[in-house]
Amino acid sequence: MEIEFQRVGKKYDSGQEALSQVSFHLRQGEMAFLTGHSGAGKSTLMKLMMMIERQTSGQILVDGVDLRILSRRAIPYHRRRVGVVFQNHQLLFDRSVFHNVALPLQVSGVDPEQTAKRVRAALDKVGLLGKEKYNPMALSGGEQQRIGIARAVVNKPQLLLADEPTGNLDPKLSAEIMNLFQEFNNVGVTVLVASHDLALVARMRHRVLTLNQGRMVNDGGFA
Ligand SMILES: Nc1ncnc2c1ncn2[C@@H]1O[C@H](COP(=O)(O)OP(=O)(O)OP(=O)(O)O)[C@@H](O)[C@H]1O
Repeated sequence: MEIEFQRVGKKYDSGQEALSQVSFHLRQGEMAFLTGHSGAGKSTLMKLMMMIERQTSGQILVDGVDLRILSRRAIPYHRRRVGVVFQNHQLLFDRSVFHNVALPLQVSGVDPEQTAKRVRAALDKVGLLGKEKYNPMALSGGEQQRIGIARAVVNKPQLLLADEPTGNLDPKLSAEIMNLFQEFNNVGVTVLVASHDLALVARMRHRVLTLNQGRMVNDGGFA
């Protein structure tokens, strides 16, 4: 998936201007990092890409299509093409690893046989195939984050967004999670990862987008 922001602004109803004149182009199959201080606008930028929030000025083009022209009915279709990973992975602890990963497929009405196949393929990619029957509570922090990643990729998204995916993990586990994103990128998925961890970001040697108080202050250089 290809994303282009053209002078995008987002002002919340509270009057808070979260993004201002943000322009950048994320090419099909590219991997990039998004950095910036707390409150710089990283989450807001990702919410605009998922159409959870709408911009108040400027244009967002996805594969050349202006998101503003999408009808209400087209929004769920757009969201299925975007996988999202959060820091606090938002797992459901009253069901198994398998059922956590299956959730997006059930929402999309995929049949049980196809669901089982795709859930196992996603768990295999993140190295958790043997743990499908476990309760997520019984798994380590790093493994829980992998469940969140499996759930994000089970719909085979064309864009993978991750908001502070390594926030609570130690350096070794953080590096492993970043390598997983790299593997999805290697097979053609466009990837954008928001991270505070500048040392880790620098080691990955990808493009770095930096926000400061809602403005894009650096694009292209390494952190
Ligand atoms: N729903 C909302 N209503 C009003 N203001 C908001 C809302 N969401 C975010 N903001 C404000 O917009 C600004 C950008 O917030 P955002 O969450 O995008 O930053 P961030 O870079 O992701 O921060 P963090 O690293 O702390 O998650 C902040 O000033 C925040 O308080």
